[in-house]
Amino acid sequence: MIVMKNISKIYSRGDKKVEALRSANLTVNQGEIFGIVGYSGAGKSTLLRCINMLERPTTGIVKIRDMEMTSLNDTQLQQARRKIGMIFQHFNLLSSSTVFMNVAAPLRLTNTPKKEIEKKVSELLNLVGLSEQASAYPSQLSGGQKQRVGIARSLANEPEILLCDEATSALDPETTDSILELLMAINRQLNLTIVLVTHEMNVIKKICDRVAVMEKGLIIEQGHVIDLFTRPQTPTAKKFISTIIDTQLPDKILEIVKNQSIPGLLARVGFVGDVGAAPLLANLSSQFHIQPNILYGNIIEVKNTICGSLIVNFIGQHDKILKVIRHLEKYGLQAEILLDVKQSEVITEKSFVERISV
Ligand SMILES: Nc1ncnc2c1ncn2[C@@H]1O[C@H](COP(=O)(O)OP(=O)(O)OP(=O)(O)O)[C@@H](O)[C@H]1O
Repeated sequence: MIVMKNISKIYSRGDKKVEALRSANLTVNQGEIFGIVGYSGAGKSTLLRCINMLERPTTGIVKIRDMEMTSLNDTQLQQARRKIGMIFQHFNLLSSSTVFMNVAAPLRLTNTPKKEIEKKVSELLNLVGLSEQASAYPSQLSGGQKQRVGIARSLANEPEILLCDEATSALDPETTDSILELLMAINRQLNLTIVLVTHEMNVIKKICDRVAVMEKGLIIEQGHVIDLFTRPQTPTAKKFISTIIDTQLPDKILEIVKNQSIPGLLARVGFVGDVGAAPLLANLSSQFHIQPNILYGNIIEVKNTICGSLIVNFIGQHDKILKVIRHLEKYGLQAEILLDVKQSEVITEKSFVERISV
C-alpha cells in the first residue's frame, strides 16, 4: 500500500546540514497497523511526514498504491492528501471553533453541502463517542476527548491511510489505552491502514502488526511485532523491549544456580501463542528424567497473542537436556542455553553440542 524507497532527507539549519533520514526503505501493507519506534531525533516524524509529503524527501520515492507521491504537483498533492488523515500529539484543534466545527472543517474546505456535513459529522462524533460534546469548545475537553476530535476530523474525508504522530504521548496510561482501542476499532471497521510514530513500546505491543525501529535516520530493524519481541536483533531494539519486559535474570537467582552442586543447564525458553508451555515442561520429568525448575519468567500479550520467556533450570545429565530441548522445539518452543550450572560457565548451544558429542 505504501512503499518508500531510498528515502533521504537533509535539513539545512543555517550553514549546517542535518541528515534526518538516510536511505530509508519501508513497505506498509493495506489494512495493517504499522509502528515506527525510536529515540528522540531518530527521524520518525520526518519519515511519517514524507508519506503525505508534509516533508518532501531530498531523494527517494514514495508510492501509495500506484501513485508516486514524490512526482505530484501541488494541486495533485492536495487531492491525494484528502485520502491520508493525520493526528498529532498536541491535537492541533481550532480553539475558537466547537467540536462540531473542528470535525466539519475538512468537509467545508471541499465545499461539501451543509446537510451532508451535518450527517457526516454526527456519524463521526458517534463513532468516537463524542455526540454529547458537539457544541463544546476544545478548552472544555480532556486530552483524550481532544484526541477523539482529532481522530474524527482526520476521518472526515474517508481516508485510506491514517498517520499518527505521537498521538498518545500527551495522555495518561488509561486514556492512552482508550485511544488505542479506538484506533484498533477504526482500523477494523473502516479497513484503514494506520502508520504511527511512538517512543512507547506499550503502544507497539498493544496495537501494531509490524514495526520499524529507527536510529540516527536509519531503519535498523523492521518486521512483525512478535518477532521484535521474541528475537530483537539490535541493541536499540533490545533496549526498547527491556522497557516492558525484564530480560535480565536477577543476580540473586543466578547466584543460587551457580552454587548448585548437581549437574544441569540454565536455559531461556521462549514461546508464542497457546503452545501450553507449562504442561510440556511438567511432563519432562516422567518422559526424560529431567526436572525443569522455572526460576524466572515474563509472559506478555502482544496484540492478542501470548508471548513468553521463561528462565528454566533443567536439572539432569546434559545429553538428556539436549534431547529435551529438541523435544520442546518440536512443539514450537525456542530454547537458548545460558549457563552450565555445575561449571558456572556461560556457554553457547553450539559449544555445548560440540562438547557432548565428543
Ligand atoms: N524542520 C527542521 N529543520 C531542521 N532540522 C530538523 C527539522 N525537523 C527535524 N529536524 C532534525 O531532524 C532530525 C530528526 O527529527 P525528527 O523530528 O524526525 O525525529 P523524531 O525521531 O521524530 O524525534 P522526536 O521523537 O523528538 O519527535 C533531528 O535531528 C531534528 O533536529
